[in-house]
Amino acid sequence: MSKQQQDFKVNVNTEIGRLRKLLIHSPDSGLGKVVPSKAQDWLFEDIVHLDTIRKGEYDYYLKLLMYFLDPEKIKGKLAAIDSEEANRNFYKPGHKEFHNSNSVLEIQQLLIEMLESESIKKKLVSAVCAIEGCTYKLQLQLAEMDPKELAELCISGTMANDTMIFAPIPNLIFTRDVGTTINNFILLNKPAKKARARETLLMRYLFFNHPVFEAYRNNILEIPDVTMHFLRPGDEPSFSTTLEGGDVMMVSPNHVLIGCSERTSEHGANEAIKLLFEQNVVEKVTVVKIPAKRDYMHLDTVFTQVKRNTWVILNSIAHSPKFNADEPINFLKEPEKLEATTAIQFHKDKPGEPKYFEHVEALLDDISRNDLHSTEPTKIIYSGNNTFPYDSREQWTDSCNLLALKEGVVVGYDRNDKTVDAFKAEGFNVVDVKDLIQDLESGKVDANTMTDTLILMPSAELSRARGGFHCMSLPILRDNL
Ligand SMILES: NC(=O)NCCC[C@H](N)C(=O)O
Repeated sequence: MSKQQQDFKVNVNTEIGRLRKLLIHSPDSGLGKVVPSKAQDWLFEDIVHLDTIRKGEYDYYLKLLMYFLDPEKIKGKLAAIDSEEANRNFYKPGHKEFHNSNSVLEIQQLLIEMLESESIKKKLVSAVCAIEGCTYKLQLQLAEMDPKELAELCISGTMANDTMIFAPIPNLIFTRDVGTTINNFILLNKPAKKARARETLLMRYLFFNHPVFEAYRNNILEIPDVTMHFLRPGDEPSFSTTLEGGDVMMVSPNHVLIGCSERTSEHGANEAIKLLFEQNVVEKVTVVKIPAKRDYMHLDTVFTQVKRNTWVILNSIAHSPKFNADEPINFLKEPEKLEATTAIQFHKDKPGEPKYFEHVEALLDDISRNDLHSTEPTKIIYSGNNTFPYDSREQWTDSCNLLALKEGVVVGYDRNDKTVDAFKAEGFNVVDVKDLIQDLESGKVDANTMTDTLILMPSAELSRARGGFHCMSLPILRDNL
């Protein structure tokens, strides 16, 4: 076993313990190929400008992650990394000057490494060609490609000569959705959307074949289809088992939240719960049912955790809608079923006796106080400072989708002004990532001692893809709280 394999640990038991290792994917050339007529099918709200999304936005995220997770790769070298002569090579998977961090793991780089094995290469090429409907001759041609080119092709859909042979998978930047680390297990997703199918295939191959995950092969959980799904005529969505990682949150060592949403079906949640209980991964799973609509998409688009006792949430999800008896209209029309949210908790040792929470906020308070033993009152920061129409506008641009680098230090978009005000009102420092990076480089600020801070990231292009930094991260290792 190599040194890299020996040192490789998989373990996440909260949403906010100090982040030590994660999987990411930087915007690849496929994002620059999204055309207006396909943007919606490929789950983007608009086309994006590739150069800006890379240099003006995502590169700052990469640098920030490096200062927190792998400072040796960046500290003292920032000017050289960002110099014109360096040509962004630090950021390019497969390049000899690529950062190659063992903490900030780039999926494309892991794919290149995995494809060094001829037998895996043949299998993956066959699988990709099968789902993309390639000709047999093309399949033979791809099997001869070198690992770097092939990895790029599998992700971007484009050959080195710029010929597109199948669609890109631009949503791979949202690594959260392809799987979730639950203690030392990895729960793979089963995507609801066709546009995300190849991502899942690539990740399945990586987790089962890349040497760094070797010690964890028996800890990979895959969700099966239920017989009812493939025996029923037509495409009956109510029996499909789908689950996407943005709906799964590891909130405390024994407790997982699963959202039932536009993307995760009730059957998907059901199969995941059975797997988690049968394999003794956790004792409690709470299913949070949110409205199945594009605005919300996944659980992590409506709330994320900031500190043991602090959460950011969209108020309409936090509480069940109140019945207003003063308005005759409320007696006349059917209740809006779609808007209701519920939280139902299942315990491994009490089958058939679920516990119901009055609303989502009560669940979050329970997690803070009882699971995480917070002694402070639970604080809720609302999207848009709980003011209409900023609440829903800012939720749409991921005000609730924050990534915790450590307890209290979270990363979010710079465009959600009212939510930023709400953070300030709760005593958080708010810093612009560009200033912070200068201060981390000069030593004026130390990542180890930072507390209660919201780090603001440039977001004009990234937010068109409809995901924030929680979505753009798949934590593999966090410290215990
Ligand atoms: N966890 C997340 O909410 N991920 C964001 C996914 C955005 C992507 N464009 C999608 O619609 O699937």
